[in-house]
Amino acid sequence: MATTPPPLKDELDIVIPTIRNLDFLEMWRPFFQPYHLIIVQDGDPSKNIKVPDGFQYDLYNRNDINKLLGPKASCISFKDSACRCFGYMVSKKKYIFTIDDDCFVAKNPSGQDINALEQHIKNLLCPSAPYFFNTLYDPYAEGADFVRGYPFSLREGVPTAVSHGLWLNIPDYDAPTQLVKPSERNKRYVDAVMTIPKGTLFPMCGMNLAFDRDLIGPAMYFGLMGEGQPIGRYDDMWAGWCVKVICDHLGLGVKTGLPYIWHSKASNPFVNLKKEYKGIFWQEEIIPFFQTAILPKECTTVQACYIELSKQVKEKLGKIDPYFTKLGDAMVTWIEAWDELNPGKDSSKAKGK
Ligand SMILES: O=c1ccn([C@@H]2O[C@H](COP(=O)(O)OP(=O)(O)O[C@H]3OC[C@H](O)[C@H](O)[C@H]3O)[C@@H](O)[C@H]2O)c(=O)[nH]1
Ligand SMILES: [Mn+2]
Repeated sequence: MATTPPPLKDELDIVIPTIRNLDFLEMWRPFFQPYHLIIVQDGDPSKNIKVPDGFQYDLYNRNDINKLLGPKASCISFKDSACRCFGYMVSKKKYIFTIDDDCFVAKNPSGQDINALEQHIKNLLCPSAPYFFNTLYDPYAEGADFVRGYPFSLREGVPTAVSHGLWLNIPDYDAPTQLVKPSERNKRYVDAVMTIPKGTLFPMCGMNLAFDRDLIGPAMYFGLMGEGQPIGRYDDMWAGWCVKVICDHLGLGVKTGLPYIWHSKASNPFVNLKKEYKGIFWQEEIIPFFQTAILPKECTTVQACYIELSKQVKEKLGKIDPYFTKLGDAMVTWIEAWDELNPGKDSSKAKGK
């Protein structure tokens, strides 16, 4: 009897940033094996990363990144999980799922293994509803719908660009919170997927994240972090703020909630504090910048939006610290490199409302 192929089997890449051996894939094998992996090896390129047998993958280390991008490799972070965005750039697929190598299969309240990839695909393949909040959460989910009073003119929704998953066990807390609550574990399984309303930013975590590369890929730059940079662990946050402003402008949706993964490793809060320190006070100025950022209507593609945003970053955040001028330039380099590796693919001509 013919079995149905896994959804988006040939249209989705799984991107994993790593400094470790990838034994964690054994637990994901039933869900991940049919898909192509893009492994971005960070740190020492001479280290040999072991990938369990049976997976089809491409592995890129720092030498490969330098070879492929030449001088433009300067925009890809080194010694920080931000390097994962190279995997988004080099992929040829429509969809990306990215996961950390200390994230495992979680169980739902009925004790079943959660196929996180399947849920992300469901989230991406059905519309978002950013213009009016549906109090019964995802109206497109099985057994749910739009509630009374929800305007019918808005029920078609908009294309979904991002699916942001969550984590059981070790929550993605910042260093101060980790220090104050070292043994706090997330035991709460909330069975909900929500569209993040238009005009609202959110802290995007790169641990368990999927997105439509054709709709929003060029905005998924994880910034300049790690070695040689004054800040770390704001890679996914930076990307999330840029992505949400551009999704709002282009009429695309961002969802958060299911699926959960099991996050197993708490990184060192003291090391994290050093990396995050500047970000903790800079973000008090960065967030108002993104909250008030306006993109001209002439910006109809992600690339155009991103270049415009990079100009505003340099102009408005450059006065906080020269880092933001460097970051603004790196945003341009990223788009140049993206367009070089993905010629003729202007993202997001698809328009929402
Ligand atoms: O220099 C590095 C360090 C780590 N990685 C890979 O990145 C993934 C996350 O690393 P880890 O689980 O050790 O750190 P966390 O603190 O849990 O990561 C969270 O906070 C930082 C980032 O925002 C990250 O996305 C969050 O998940 C893991 O796969 C490491 O192998 C690396 O590539 N380079
Ligand atoms: Mn982790």
